[in-house]
Amino acid sequence: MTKLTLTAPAKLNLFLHINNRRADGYHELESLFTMLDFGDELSFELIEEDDIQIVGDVAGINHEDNLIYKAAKALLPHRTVKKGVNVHLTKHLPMGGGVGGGSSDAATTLLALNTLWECGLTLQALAKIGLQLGADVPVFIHGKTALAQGVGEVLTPFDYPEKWYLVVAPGVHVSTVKVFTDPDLPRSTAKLKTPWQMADTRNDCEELVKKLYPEVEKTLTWLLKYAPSRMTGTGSCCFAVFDDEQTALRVLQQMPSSWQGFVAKSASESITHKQLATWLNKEK
Ligand SMILES: C[C@](O)(CO)[C@H](O)COP(=O)(O)OP(=O)(O)OC[C@H]1O[C@@H](n2ccc(N)nc2=O)[C@H](O)[C@@H]1O
Ligand SMILES: Nc1ncnc2c1ncn2[C@@H]1O[C@H](COP(=O)(O)OP(=O)(O)OP(=O)(O)O)[C@@H](O)[C@H]1O
Repeated sequence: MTKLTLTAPAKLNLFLHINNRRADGYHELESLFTMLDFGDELSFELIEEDDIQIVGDVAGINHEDNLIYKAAKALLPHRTVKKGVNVHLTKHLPMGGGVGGGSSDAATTLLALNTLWECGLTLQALAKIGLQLGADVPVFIHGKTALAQGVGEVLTPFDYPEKWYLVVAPGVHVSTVKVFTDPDLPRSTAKLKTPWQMADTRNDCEELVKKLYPEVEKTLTWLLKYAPSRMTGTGSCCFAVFDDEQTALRVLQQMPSSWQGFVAKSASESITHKQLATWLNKEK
């Protein structure tokens, strides 16, 4: 039986600028996305029943609301292999934490099933389907460190050194909608003018989220004692950046036990794409 196992990586927004609010409520933004070599694990197996099954760590998510289900369903019209699929999910990424776990699961499902169901869709076509599932799905489909513009869908690959990150989940759930609809969110950061430097950037959601969720402020204050640190996306996860793994791990060991954290390396090419290429080579 054909089985394809892939990692759905975490993403970090190394910065996040909000430039404007559009008439439809969505925000124009500029953000540098990178993917880490750590994430959820998804195993895909084709089955004879014409069904989309999801097993594993799915507690708390209704089957039809699961982004894995939505992604698989969106590919049904494109199948040339008329089989169902069983997806086994092992969740490692905090949910609703700003590391994009749901979007990454969706993108990984689109990439896997495009292969197993022999849909023959290009990355561009998959990204277009993915955008309807979430603003961050296209980044994971293309799988490269990238500067995102527009509402997050205009992506330009960006050369940025690979680094080690300590990611801390403070244990509070931040609602993305709540942050984006808050009147106090700054929405008029000027667009970047090249050449720009990381020192000129920030996360525009950070001050507001720190005010609304004191645990996020506590986390950032703690991380900043050790290394340059920021919040990712609309939170609640925060990251500190290190040049080497050992220093990051040493800080992780000192982290307060009420928080969850992990250390991972950024990858200029997503781990999913590397794994898919290896699998395809073996299948040939
Ligand atoms: C801001 C980021 O966290 C950066 O990584 C993401 O782009 C948000 O991605 P996401 O959670 O997948 O977001 P979506 O499910 O597409 O949108 C959730 C909500 O966020 C707001 N939203 C999202 C993206 C965007 N460019 N402008 C917005 O205003 C909208 O209120 C939307 O209803
Ligand atoms: N497979 C899935 N994994 C995680 N969340 C899922 C999944 N399917 C649906 N969801 C829903 O999507 C919501 C957002 O999940 P996700 O982990 O992507 O948020 P996030 O890390 O804040 O992402 P972002 O930075 O893109 O806002 C969750 O609260 C959950 O209800």
